[in-house]
Amino acid sequence: MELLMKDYAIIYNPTSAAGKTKNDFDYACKTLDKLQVSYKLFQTEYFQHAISLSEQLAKDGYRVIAAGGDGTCNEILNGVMKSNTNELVGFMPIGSGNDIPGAIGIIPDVKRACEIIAEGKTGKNDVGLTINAKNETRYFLGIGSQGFDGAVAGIVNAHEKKYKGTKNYVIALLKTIFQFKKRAVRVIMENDVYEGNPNNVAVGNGESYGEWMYLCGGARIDDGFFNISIPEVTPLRVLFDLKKMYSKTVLPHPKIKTYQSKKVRVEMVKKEDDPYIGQVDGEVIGKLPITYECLPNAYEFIKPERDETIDWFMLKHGKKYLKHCKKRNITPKINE
Ligand SMILES: Nc1ncnc2c1ncn2[C@@H]1O[C@H](COP(=O)(O)OP(=O)(O)OP(=O)(O)O)[C@@H](O)[C@H]1O
Repeated sequence: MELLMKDYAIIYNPTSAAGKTKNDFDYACKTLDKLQVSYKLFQTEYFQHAISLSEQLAKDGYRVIAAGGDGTCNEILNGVMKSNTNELVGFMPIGSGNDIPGAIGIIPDVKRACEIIAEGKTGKNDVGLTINAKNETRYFLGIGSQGFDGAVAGIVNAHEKKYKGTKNYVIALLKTIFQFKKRAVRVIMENDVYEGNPNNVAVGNGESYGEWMYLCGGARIDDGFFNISIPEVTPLRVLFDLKKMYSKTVLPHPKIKTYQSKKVRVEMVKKEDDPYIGQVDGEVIGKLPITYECLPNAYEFIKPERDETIDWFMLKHGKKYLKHCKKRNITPKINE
């Protein structure tokens, strides 16, 4: 049993990134071997398998590592939190979206992710808790959103057997742009109430989603609050502004309302409207109403000592981002 307590269980999703991660995963295993990390491998066999698998493995005394994309990371967070064991959780970013490892400071680099596991440093972070209309709960680390994103995620999930990876996402995005109709929603926060016809309501525990789109730029995963962004622009306009999200220069925006709150409830205003669909960390969680609660320092993760995504982001977008911050008098998020 003592040996087991020291072991990592790595749960690999072979379908992540449309099944193109085998080489990355083999490389990760070789790197972990070189670093003399003791681990056992497990593979997911069906949708959401990682939830029950990680719950059981945590109960068996393993520290659990997700090897996959954001969906796999989210499932493992949920499984381990359900286990009530407080076993450590870590992430190996080898999916099509790796914003969840990024939310706790892990850059999308397999070698570095292995080193972080070997170094074994840990730290607590805020976790978001959602409750949907059926009273089902789901934890998340990144962004929870409803409206346009939820509709895209719904089509992506429904088409998963037909199309793979980026092709599936692009088809879903185009379909949604032409089909999506804005509806009236109410967003009840601690100190504010929003009512309007936004195309999206994004509740950010982390800053980014969908492969580094910083719609909730400025959100901190250690402040006990969500940063909420509510874009009132058309879905087509979102496409034009997409580029700005990558360089964290989309906010402030005259047509994106922003707030901070520990608790958020998003509901439809008109009973006759088809409710918006919600998603967290890329996984569909059901229709509105959905409530969100930020649980401060709720879980301990295997993570680097400092947020390594900051320097990584600055290398790619630093010049543009700093210029934007200076012009708008925003304090930039940089490592000193
Ligand atoms: N063997 C399997 N067969 C089918 N689906 C699976 C299998 N294993 C895991 N899944 C599902 O795959 C989905 C996506 O996983 P993951 O996030 O790791 O991949 P991804 O391609 O990076 O996607 P994204 O980053 O967009 O969430 C999850 O909903 C998960 O439940």
